[in-house]
Amino acid sequence: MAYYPVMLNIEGKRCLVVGGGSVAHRKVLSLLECGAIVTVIAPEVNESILKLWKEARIRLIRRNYIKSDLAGYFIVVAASDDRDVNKLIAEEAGAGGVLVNVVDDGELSSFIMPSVIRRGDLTVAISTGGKSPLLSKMLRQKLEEILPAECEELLKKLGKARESAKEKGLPSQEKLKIYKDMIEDSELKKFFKNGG
Ligand SMILES: C[C@@]1(CC(=O)O)c2cc3[nH]c(cc4nc(cc5[nH]c(cc(n2)[C@H]1CCC(=O)O)[C@@](C)(CC(=O)O)[C@@H]5CCC(=O)O)C(CC(=O)O)=C4CCC(=O)O)c(CCC(=O)O)c3CC(=O)O
Ligand SMILES: NC(=O)C1=CN([C@@H]2O[C@H](COP(=O)(O)OP(=O)(O)OC[C@H]3O[C@@H](n4cnc5c(N)ncnc54)[C@H](O)[C@@H]3O)[C@@H](O)[C@H]2O)C=CC1
Repeated sequence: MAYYPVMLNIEGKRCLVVGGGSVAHRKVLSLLECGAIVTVIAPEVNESILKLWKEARIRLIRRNYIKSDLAGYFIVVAASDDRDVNKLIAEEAGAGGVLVNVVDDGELSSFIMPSVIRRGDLTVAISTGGKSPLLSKMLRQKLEEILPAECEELLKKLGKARESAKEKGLPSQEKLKIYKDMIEDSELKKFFKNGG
């Protein structure tokens, strides 16, 4: 089965993470990074999650997940260490049309999370379709090393050039030449020529 890759806008959307261990913490951070409003439900939470709550960055409900807790959320992440609870959440999410990521079962998930590199508005996402998260992570680390820092600045400039070319209503070929020239004249020239 092939996963369908998308870039989801979750800014201001309510997202629920069930579980309070290190995996839950990683998922909470990635949701917060994208502007989600995050609630955590778990009887026990680790220090890192407690800190986020003390900083008022998340809402925290300290008890077990109970039926229908996920109603009204855009996304739910089932990150408890109880397989049955995670399964129940997946079933409820399926029935209620809520997007669900089950950390111990890709098959039950409506989406899985990739390894991510960010350079400003540039996002590189790597997934192995759940086959090897470790390989995703190692590829992410390697690509982070070789991806030129200049990407971020260049992308800002390309974004502006694209806006202004669109406003001027330039023909496609002309627009494309402007963008190509900007990339060719940038520090990224070497990277595209010989990979670094
Ligand atoms: C299917 C998926 C579901 C999902 O979580 O969305 C999933 C599932 C599982 N992960 C497990 C293990 C590990 N996960 C990591 C790390 C990450 N896992 C992430 C994603 C995903 N993990 C999704 C598929 C991603 C893909 O397609 O490649 C990353 C990329 C993103 C993120 O978590 O946000 C993040 C790296 C972020 C980064 O640093 O770049 C490490 C390495 C480490 O922790 O150092 C290990 C140990 C090594 C290993 O097992 O490979 C286990 C077994 C648990 C057990 O054995 O008990 C399961 C359950 C199962 O496989 O059934
Ligand atoms: N997707 C991924 O990247 C990875 C997934 N895993 C899987 O993730 C699961 C969680 O891992 P950790 O965070 O290390 O576990 P952990 O043991 O540190 O934390 C488990 C959390 O679940 C909570 N919990 C248990 N029952 C609950 C319930 N009924 N309702 C709400 N919360 C409940 C506990 O209070 C605790 O906060 C593991 O079962 C493991 O299989 C592990 C590594 C990576």
